[in-house]
Amino acid sequence: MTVLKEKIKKNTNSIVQDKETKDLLSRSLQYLKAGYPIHFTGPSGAGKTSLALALAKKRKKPIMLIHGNHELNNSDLIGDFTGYTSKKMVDNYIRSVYKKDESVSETWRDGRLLEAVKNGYTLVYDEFTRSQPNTNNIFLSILEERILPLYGSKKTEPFVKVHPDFSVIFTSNPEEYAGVYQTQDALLDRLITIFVDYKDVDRETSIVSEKTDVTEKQAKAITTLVSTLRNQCKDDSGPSLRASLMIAKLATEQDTPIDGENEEFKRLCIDILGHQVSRCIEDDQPVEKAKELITKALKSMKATD
Ligand SMILES: Nc1ncnc2c1ncn2[C@@H]1O[C@H](COP(=O)(O)OP(=O)(O)OP(=O)(O)O)[C@@H](O)[C@H]1O
Repeated sequence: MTVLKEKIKKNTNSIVQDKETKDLLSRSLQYLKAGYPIHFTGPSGAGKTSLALALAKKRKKPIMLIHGNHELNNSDLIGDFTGYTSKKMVDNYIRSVYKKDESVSETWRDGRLLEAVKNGYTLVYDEFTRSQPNTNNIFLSILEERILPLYGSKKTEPFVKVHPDFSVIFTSNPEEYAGVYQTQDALLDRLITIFVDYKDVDRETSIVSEKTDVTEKQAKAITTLVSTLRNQCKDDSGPSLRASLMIAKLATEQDTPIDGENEEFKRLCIDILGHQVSRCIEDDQPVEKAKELITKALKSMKATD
């Protein structure tokens, strides 16, 4: 007899709002409404960007998303001259009169921050500490004086006033992460910083079962495996919920049984978790040690169906 398993495609973009997430979102919304910018900080994969976007959505205003990076500069934020437009008019209506009128002007394109500030959007500035601190200085005037200085724009007005509906949600990884700059105290002082940590196994289980096609029991087996390995890491750089989602998604797509004894499943877990675990443990042979730890954790995993 053939058993057909119907796979229901879940909405992988939606955020699962358990009680803690709902509470955090409603508190943060209150702070934003009172005019204070929110800053979610925490380890990679803890759910900061998802939270920031869910919070921005609650404000029911257009959302502008900027990703921090070390090359981001004032031209990207405020705007830039993109070239020239020229206009030429030749008037030869009366044959004996030849009139030529020519003008050349620079073309200005508003940057993303200027657009958001002018129109009262909700700005989500993801991983803002990956931009150089002097690039982020512009936020000091926005948050304190409620103006955006128009450096380099050649406009008559030296600044634009911040629209009353404009608000910002920042996200960042802690300072010990690679590629992250230290934030100036003056900026941090103006933000409400909330630490977003990894969720416990039960919360991660409900997200994995909600977002992928695995059963709740299978989701629990996967998140327990991942959090067991994460707990053996010396810092926050261990595998996150992202790894659990990857394992769940790939195992269902490839029809691999979620079973610690199954060779295919073992291979999948080692591929997904091996590198991250090897980076977060202290050992002379981290790659081999990581495989050993994953195999051991898989052995204690219960078979699921
Ligand atoms: N509450 C949630 N509901 C649904 N999915 C979630 C939730 N929290 C996190 N996720 C999922 O977990 C993964 C990691 O989340 P996210 O990208 O928000 O983390 P992050 O903390 O911003 O990570 P990074 O610091 O690496 O950017 C994503 O696939 C996201 O969809």
